[in-house]
Amino acid sequence: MANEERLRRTMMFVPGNNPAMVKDAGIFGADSIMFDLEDAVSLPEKDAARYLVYEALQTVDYGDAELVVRINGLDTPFYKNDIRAMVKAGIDVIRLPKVETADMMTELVGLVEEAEAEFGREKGSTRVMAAIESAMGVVNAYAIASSTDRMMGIALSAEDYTTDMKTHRYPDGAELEYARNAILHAARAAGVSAFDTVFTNMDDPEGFYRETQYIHQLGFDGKSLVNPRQIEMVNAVFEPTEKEVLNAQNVIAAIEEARAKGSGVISMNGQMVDRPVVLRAERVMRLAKASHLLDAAGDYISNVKAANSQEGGKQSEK
Ligand SMILES: CC(C)(COP(=O)(O)OP(=O)(O)OC[C@H]1O[C@@H](n2cnc3c(N)ncnc32)[C@H](O)[C@@H]1OP(=O)(O)O)[C@@H](O)C(=O)NCCC(=O)NCCSC(=O)C[C@@](O)(CC(=O)O)C(=O)O
Ligand SMILES: [Mg+2]
Repeated sequence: MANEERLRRTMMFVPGNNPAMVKDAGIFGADSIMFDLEDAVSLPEKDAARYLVYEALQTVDYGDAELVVRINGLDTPFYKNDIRAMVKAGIDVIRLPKVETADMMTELVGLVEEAEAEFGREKGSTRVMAAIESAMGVVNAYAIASSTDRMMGIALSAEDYTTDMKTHRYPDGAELEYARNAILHAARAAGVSAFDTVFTNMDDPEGFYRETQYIHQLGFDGKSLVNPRQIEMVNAVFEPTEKEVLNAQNVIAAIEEARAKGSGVISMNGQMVDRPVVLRAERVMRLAKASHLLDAAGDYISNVKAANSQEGGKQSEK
């Protein structure tokens, strides 16, 4: 199964034991809503949280958001019940925490397949993703990312990772440099999505903005979030600007003209335009479309915020 491209800029954790947060999680416009049954839920609340999320998945309309659940780890007594309940409820993606080897994903996929058969779900309809939270996980990132056709993406989990590395998180993020690059390369090589880690200091919006710009520059698809106030900033950083859209349109027009004359390369404003430049331009246009930045003719809408709030909703990148 190909990893279809869709907007995955914002993946918001929602504690699975909090009825109000679970019920309202769809109103903030996150691309993906991630119900948490793992570390946000204390041991005595594990069964109640699973039941709450199961019920919500049957009854609450979360619009176009991709629905993800972070189940409990393979070293706990909870994960088998988590998988059965979530597959039965029709979850889109199961996120396995603390993944260190490809075998862990194979175990997860085996149980998902059994649950799909038991509950009459279409085989292969439940996607999976891996949270990488340790040095071992980073070292095995490509094996993990390419372990199954069901893989949607891999994510860095910096809170546990820095603990494993015997450090902690610093404002400049130097301690995460290797892990970010390793995870990103593994995801790209395997053709799956890459997610950066959570930023937990709600009182440091400048630091959050800096980190978001940095991981966007590196090439991540999006970021795990802990709070709805973080969504707008990430979406804004990941959205193509008007200038980028105009440039992409010019590149595509110029290369079409060149191809009509039998050439695959052309100079535009002194800049060489060839296949990789065109592929990047096409991606900018897909992102712009999925972000509701274009009108019916495919041109950038200048007052896009007003237009978006009238249209509402989201759409996949293609
Ligand atoms: C951070 C804070 C306490 C701040 O509280 P505050 O009270 O200041 O929030 P406010 O902004 O005032 O809330 C305004 C309104 O939004 C509602 N609202 C807030 N947050 C919402 C939300 N998440 N979902 C839906 N609704 C929400 C709220 O109910 C209110 O609604 P209302 O009362 O109606 O106005 C709160 O956000 C929160 O609990 N976050 C989730 C924390 C969590 O899940 N941690 C576990 C995942 S990390 C981890 O495990 C590490 C990791 O594993 C990660 C990895 O693997 O990647 C690793 O190793 O790195
Ligand atoms: Mg963690």
